[in-house]
Amino acid sequence: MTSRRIPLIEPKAPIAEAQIDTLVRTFYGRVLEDEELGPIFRDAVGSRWDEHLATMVAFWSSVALGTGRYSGKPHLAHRDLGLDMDHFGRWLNLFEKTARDTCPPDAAAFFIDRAHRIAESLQIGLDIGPKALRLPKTGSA
Ligand code: HEM
Repeated sequence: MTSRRIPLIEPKAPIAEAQIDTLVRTFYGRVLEDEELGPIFRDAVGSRWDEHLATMVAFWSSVALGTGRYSGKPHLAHRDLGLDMDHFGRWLNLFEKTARDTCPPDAAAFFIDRAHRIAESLQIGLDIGPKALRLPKTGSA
């Protein structure tokens, strides 16, 4: 059987925590200014904004450095937000731009690679768009 692998992109040097902090703060600052994404975050997060930023720094620290500081359930957090493919496209565009603006090229490529993989997984899990997993029908075929 032929295996189909999409090689993981890795940074040349370990990512610094300060790098993650800058990326997360700059990204969510821009998210709040985005006319489509801003209202979604304002409605869902409200006054818990500092907590959200801390959660997102912990999340990316776990992804980039394997620190295990994040132990939440991203699928549950996004389930009731009414998200569609356009939201994901917009989020990813903004994230890519911010990663390129704030990180060296190899670190930006790493963050962008992981963001895309996680966005795919979220869309499959949330049944959004053509990426949604086509599960076998239950019962008699
Ligand atoms: C359509 C694009 C997206 C939108 C509009 C969105 C929106 C949100 C919102 C509003 C929250 C806060 C939920 C709350 O605290 O009540 C949240 C949490 C979170 N998001 Fe997203 N998100 C998107 C895509 C992504 C992607 C692509 C990732 C990962 C790369 C991600 C990772 C997370 C994580 C880890 C949390 C924290 C969940 C927790 O509290 O444990 N999101 N998102």
